[in-house]
Amino acid sequence: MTYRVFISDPLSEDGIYPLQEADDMEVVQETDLTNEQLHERLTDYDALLVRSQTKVTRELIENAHRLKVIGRAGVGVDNIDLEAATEYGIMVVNAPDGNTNSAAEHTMAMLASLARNIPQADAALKQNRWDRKAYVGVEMKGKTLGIVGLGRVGAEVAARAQGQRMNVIAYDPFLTAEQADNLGIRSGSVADVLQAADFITAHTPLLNETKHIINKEAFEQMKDGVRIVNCARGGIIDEDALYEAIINQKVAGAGLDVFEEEPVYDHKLLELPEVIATPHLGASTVEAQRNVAIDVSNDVVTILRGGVTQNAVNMPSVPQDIMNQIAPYFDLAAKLGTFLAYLEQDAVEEIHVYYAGELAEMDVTPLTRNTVKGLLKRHLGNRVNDVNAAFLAEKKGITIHEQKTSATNGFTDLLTAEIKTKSSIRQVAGTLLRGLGARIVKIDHYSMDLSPQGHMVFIRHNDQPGAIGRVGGLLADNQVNIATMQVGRTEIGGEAIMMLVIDKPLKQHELNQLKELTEVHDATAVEL
Ligand SMILES: NC(=O)c1ccc[n+]([C@@H]2O[C@H](COP(=O)([O-])OP(=O)(O)OC[C@H]3O[C@@H](n4cnc5c(N)ncnc54)[C@H](O)[C@@H]3O)[C@@H](O)[C@H]2O)c1
Ligand SMILES: O=C(O)CC[C@@H](O)C(=O)O
Repeated sequence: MTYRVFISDPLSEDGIYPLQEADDMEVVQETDLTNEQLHERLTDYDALLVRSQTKVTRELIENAHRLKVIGRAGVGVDNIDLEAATEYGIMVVNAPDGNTNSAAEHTMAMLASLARNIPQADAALKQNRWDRKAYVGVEMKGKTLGIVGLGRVGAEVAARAQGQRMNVIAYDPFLTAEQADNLGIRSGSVADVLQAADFITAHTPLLNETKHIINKEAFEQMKDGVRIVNCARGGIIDEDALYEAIINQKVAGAGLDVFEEEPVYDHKLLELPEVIATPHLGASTVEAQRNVAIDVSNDVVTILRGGVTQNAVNMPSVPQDIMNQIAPYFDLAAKLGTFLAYLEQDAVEEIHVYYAGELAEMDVTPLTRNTVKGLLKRHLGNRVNDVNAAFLAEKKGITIHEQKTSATNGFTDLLTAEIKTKSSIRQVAGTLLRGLGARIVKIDHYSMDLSPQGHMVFIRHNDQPGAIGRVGGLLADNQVNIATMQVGRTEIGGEAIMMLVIDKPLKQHELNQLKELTEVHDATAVEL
């Protein structure tokens, strides 16, 4: 099988070798396309690789019927409609680590440039102005750097600022006082950071909570003469409020690599001498571009070949060693979900997946996802995949619950899937038996021992003499051979079940005949 990969932004030539060297990948790179051109091209590609220029919109995603993965050579995925990608089952991967150093170094360059007016002095000198008075700067040593967002880049900036002998105070919702102590910095609230800092730098993603986190009120809390840097995302700083704060001399200087709208031309901030700016160059180094292109190319190859990656943005990631441990259960989990979809005709409101035994010690999120995928697949077909299973379940009003229990029922591991509808609860449990593989060991409250595959018939009937014979006879009359049969009951003469594995799928009229037998309450054909 050959996979087709389209690259729509300039990516490091050096970095895309994992794609170019793969025999099963056909790579096409065309940049600067219009939206219409990109729409047309994408109809028969399996993967799309972008930097930040290409806007991967819902419309683009809806039309790219073959697309399975979108790779972002960089961190921020705000140019990709994640919700649409998830809905259409398209995995989005980024390259979160490759440009961290470059972004941190760019931030330090901005801070130093702001402190010493280097770009302004350079520009003046090139206009034959030898002006030493106008460009007197301030030292960084001994000043306080306030960092909003202490993730990968923020932490690297903190370490470098300490090298400049700066004091660092940071706010990040995940930063504990103990972690701050270990890093030799102070932690505080956003207000603490704003009030204490001589220099401020933001390193958050652009989210609802971080949009305009540096706004008019924030500027009011800052020290007079503060210098501020944004090498993260446009929109974290309210540009109008920044403009006002510079005009009012609250802010002595701003270093901007990113803007609310990019590319930016004729912006009022760019007319101010206190502002120094670069056109989103934080990740623009030979090393960063090579790193991110290699990382994202490797991930795209892995995903297209059916593997897993730690960098999926629209799917929880699970470490590879855990993935290896739970991998043997993937198929069983999906089949339990599908089995339940056959058993129950009413709308499912809840799905519960219970894990017992050694499985209860592991991160089983991918198994739960597979169970949900199996449940939905019966009615939604191949539209449902690992990426959109939880999303589609939520859309259908199904809540997903994952629980770890100690009830192994004597098995080393037990995986139980249960669905609840308005009027009933149905349950099926399975395990892996050494040498025998996956087995269904329980259906509702009946014990079983069944390999979950092939053509099956699930029958609820009266426990009475002749019932099994009548079912067998009817199938024989229709030339349907029974491969295996399991029966279960809770009490003599009460309700019982039969689980048949047959050699060919049951036709609808044969199923109807089974249902008409007086001993039979209900019969369901199951295809696993
Ligand atoms: N200019 C560039 O070329 C360039 C290059 C690399 C990264 N970036 C951008 O830099 C930013 C940081 O990248 P990263 O790799 O460090 O990301 P990251 O995910 O490692 O770190 C982001 C941090 O922000 C924190 N955060 C989230 N909401 C917050 C809030 N309300 N207040 C304070 N902190 C909050 C998170 O907890 C996290 O620790 C991203 O926006 C990324 O897109 C830009
Ligand atoms: O592609 C780029 O150069 C920008 C990347 C950067 O903004 C990121 O979020 O990784």
